[in-house]
Amino acid sequence: MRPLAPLVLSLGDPCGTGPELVHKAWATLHGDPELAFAVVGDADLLASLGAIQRINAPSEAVGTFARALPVLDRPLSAPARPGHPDPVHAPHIIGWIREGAELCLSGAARGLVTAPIAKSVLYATGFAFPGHTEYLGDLTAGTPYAGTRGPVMMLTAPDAANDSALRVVLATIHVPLSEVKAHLSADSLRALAHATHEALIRDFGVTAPRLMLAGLNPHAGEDGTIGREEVDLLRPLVEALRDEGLNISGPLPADTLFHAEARRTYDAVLCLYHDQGLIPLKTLDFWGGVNITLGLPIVRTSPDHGTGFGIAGKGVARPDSLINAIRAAHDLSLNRTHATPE
Ligand SMILES: NC(=O)c1ccc[n+]([C@@H]2O[C@H](COP(=O)([O-])OP(=O)(O)OC[C@H]3O[C@@H](n4cnc5c(N)ncnc54)[C@H](O)[C@@H]3O)[C@@H](O)[C@H]2O)c1
Ligand SMILES: N[C@H](C(=O)O)[C@H](O)COP(=O)(O)O
Repeated sequence: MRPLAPLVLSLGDPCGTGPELVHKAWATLHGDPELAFAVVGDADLLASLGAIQRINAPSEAVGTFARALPVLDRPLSAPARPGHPDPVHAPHIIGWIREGAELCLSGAARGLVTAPIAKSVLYATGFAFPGHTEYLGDLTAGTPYAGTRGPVMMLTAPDAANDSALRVVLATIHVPLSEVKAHLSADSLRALAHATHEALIRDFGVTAPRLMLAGLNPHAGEDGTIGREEVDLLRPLVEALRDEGLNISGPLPADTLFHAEARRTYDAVLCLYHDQGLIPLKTLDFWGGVNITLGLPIVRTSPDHGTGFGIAGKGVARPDSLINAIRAAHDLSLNRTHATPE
């Protein structure tokens, strides 16, 4: 059997907790060769935090992983001070993400795990994308994808109460609340639903996906008396999706969708804006939460937290979410080779 290609990690903002977390994740995982990963980042910075091994290709990571952190050295042009983000690093941060995606597209790596970036740092240098999700959508747009193309942001977290997982997907991501309504359309929501349905089958092994759509307005519009989006857009959308064979319910009041009994009624919930989905997800399990991009020809995961500039360099950052992101990328890469969408 052909050996598994390793995973690849992009280092993220070098002034955040990424360098520390990557070492802590390696310390936890290095005994398992199936979870071998190569880091794309600055080797000198990583060497200052622990044992590393410079490698020339991801294929060398598996044989190195047990004894040292494998690093594809792509050096910074200026020192990184923990907790002091600097746009001078932006071209390198962006390049590390791009190379990670390219390694996945070439098959040299079987999944990309992105350590946190601070978007504002990248924006300061003209980065044209809201975040990793859209950038990876652009980087992979030229590669065929057998399904409804994303990118779609999903966050998932273990749901111990239901011996399952809570999965939220977002119809809008990093847009001001005042612009959410303008970004909602039947076409965009339909694509979100289909991409989620396909991913549940292909990536998560859910044989008969149950989708739930959250309402936008309080009490899902109270029959049109607290806003009309449910009456004019969301309810007709649900009917159309049902006609297309999807098992989807809603729109239901978002504040009734996240208690334990409600979570048992669906496999993924379609949320209409960032915090509608991410507040309950990160409240349920901040450390177990993982960010997964659906609808791409590559597997990509990321921690559910950010750069933690306030604690960077202090040795107190918890690697839990990064470790879970690495494990999720491993699992998804194996599932994806076995399942196909309906
Ligand atoms: N995966 C990603 O790339 C990602 C995810 C979320 C946010 N971000 C970006 O990161 C920056 C900061 O994000 P934020 O303001 O949401 O805060 P954050 O997620 O970085 O931190 C929120 C709180 O959690 C703590 N925290 C974060 N990571 C931790 C860890 N590993 N261990 C212990 N405590 C931790 C922080 O100290 C802070 O108190 C922003 O630019 C945001 O856009 C990136
Ligand atoms: N919305 C994400 C979260 O809160 O975890 C985070 O900003 C990451 O976004 P990208 O993966 O698109 O950078």
